[in-house]
Amino acid sequence: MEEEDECPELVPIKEKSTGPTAQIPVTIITGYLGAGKTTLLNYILTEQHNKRIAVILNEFGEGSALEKSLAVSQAGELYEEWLELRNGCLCCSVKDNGLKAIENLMEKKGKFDYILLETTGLADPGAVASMFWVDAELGSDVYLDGIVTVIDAKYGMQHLTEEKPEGLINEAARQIALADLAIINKTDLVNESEMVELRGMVRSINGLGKILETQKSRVDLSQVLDLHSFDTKDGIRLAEKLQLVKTSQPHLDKSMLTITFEVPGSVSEDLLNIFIQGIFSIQHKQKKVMLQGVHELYELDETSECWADHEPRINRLVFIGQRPPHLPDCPESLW
Ligand SMILES: Nc1nc2c(ncn2[C@@H]2O[C@H](COP(=O)(O)OP(=O)(O)OP(=O)(O)O)[C@@H](O)[C@H]2O)c(=O)[nH]1
Ligand SMILES: [Zn+2]
Repeated sequence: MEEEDECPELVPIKEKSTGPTAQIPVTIITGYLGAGKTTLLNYILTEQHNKRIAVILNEFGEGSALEKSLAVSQAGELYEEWLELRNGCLCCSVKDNGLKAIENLMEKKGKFDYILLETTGLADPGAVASMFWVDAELGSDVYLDGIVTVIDAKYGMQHLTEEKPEGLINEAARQIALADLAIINKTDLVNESEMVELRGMVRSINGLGKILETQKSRVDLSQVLDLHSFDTKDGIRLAEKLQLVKTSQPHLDKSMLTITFEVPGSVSEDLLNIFIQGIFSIQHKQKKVMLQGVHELYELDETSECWADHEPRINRLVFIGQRPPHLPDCPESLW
């Protein structure tokens, strides 16, 4: 009889040993756009942990070269790989590229002993997690330690209750459903009754995972790393968890897409009063400025990097948003 091909073989988790053959734990950090994933990643890298951590980040256009330099400068020796996610469909590319990124990292095996993988805000962590399960070769090198979902205290409820077109998944809910640890971040932006409501909502979506509340994603690292969420003896197994994924639509909201704009020159700071994200060259400022926006909130962070004398000053904007209805389904062909 033909096997149901939706049900891949479970890769057995080997006994953990020491030395170069030991499997490397991977923690998936997910969460909706702007929730605080990169903040958590940077926090982990700068805390005391006696680990050599490699990171895999999404690449949203060239802009994340900045995020990269932030992570690297803060952590000293660091091995990083990038998920190339430019314009186009987010959920399709994340799995293939995630696999490639981990394989690339594995060529530097022995130089690190932990991997943190930050997904895009719109990724289905189930799709990323399942690559540990279906790829036997990968399964012998690494194991999935846990899925950590960062939730925006201020906008989380809005993301969770957003009506999606029929048949589409609410990514924010999926990310929480799959979490081994849910971190409700940005508690400084909400009052206690909003927290109670959101906490209740998170608990109703995920009855088993641990829930923590943070500001600036500052969390006790022992609560995040080495969770061993999928070890057979304790807790839910990955296979069971991914049932959630299997029974639902393979694709996330195709009405979302990303578009990168590049504009040479310098801009007036006063004119930046809109929801945007990117790197800017601001008049009279020596350093590159990073702009991050979530809904109507945004921040301008002066970075440590100066514009070089000969470097063309280019403003780069990455928009992530609703696809106009007249665009066809698969954006890859458009760019
Ligand atoms: N007020 C407040 N802002 C925060 C907190 N944590 C993070 N931020 C800010 O929220 C913004 C988004 O944080 P990131 O860590 O980049 O979020 P992200 O989830 O990595 O975002 P994407 O990768 O773009 O999806 C940044 O400007 C952070 O400085 C917090 O606890 N309180
Ligand atoms: Zn897709």
